[in-house]
Amino acid sequence: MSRTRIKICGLTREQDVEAAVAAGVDALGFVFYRPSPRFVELERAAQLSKLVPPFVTIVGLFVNPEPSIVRAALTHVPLHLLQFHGDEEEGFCRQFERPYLKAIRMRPGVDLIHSEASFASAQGLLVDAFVDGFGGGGQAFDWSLIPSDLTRPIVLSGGLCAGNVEEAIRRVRPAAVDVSSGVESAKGIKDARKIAEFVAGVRNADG
Ligand SMILES: O=C(O)c1ccccc1NCC(=O)[C@H](O)[C@H](O)COP(=O)(O)O
Repeated sequence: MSRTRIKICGLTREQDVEAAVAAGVDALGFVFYRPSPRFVELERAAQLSKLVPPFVTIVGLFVNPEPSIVRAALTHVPLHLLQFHGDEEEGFCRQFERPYLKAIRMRPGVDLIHSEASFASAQGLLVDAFVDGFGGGGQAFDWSLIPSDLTRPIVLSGGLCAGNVEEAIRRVRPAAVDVSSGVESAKGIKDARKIAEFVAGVRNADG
């Protein structure tokens, strides 16, 4: 079994990017959704990206964006991966001809097998709790809603923290985990100790 990849989302500060990189995470997410408390301007994301070494993936997160917003982000920030966290359809996500994750907000009745088929062009599905404000709510969802026979990579998110990530990985066996609130001291302010503890939890689960 390959190791579980780790993405930290919602970075806004240099010291947090440095702490995440030092802890050995695989991906860092910048939120380009203006209503979010973790929103960063493109120029800020470009500055922060300069601290990211090779082989760490830079992810740009959008919620129902105008295409011009995504294109501007691709021009100004060295994004490796797009993350669509709203109600975007497959044709919309695909138009940028870049690898992308589609977030699926989980609640009873959501059919992930159908989502897999609907987003065949996605690099993977990111499964998150259904919260007001689209994401970053620090709430977990019922992991038993995730079928065991999915064929595409799953990124598990929603309310993960050092205290539950081991159990989450053992139960869901995702390709990757994604966390924001669980490694913060306040919205948009990451905590280096919580990041290190979260990474240790993932490593423990991987054995
Ligand atoms: O972070 C936000 O404020 C946000 C706003 C709108 C859509 C998505 C957003 N964040 C996504 C994430 O940080 C994670 O992918 C995911 O929602 C998990 O967040 P959390 O439960 O806080 O760990």
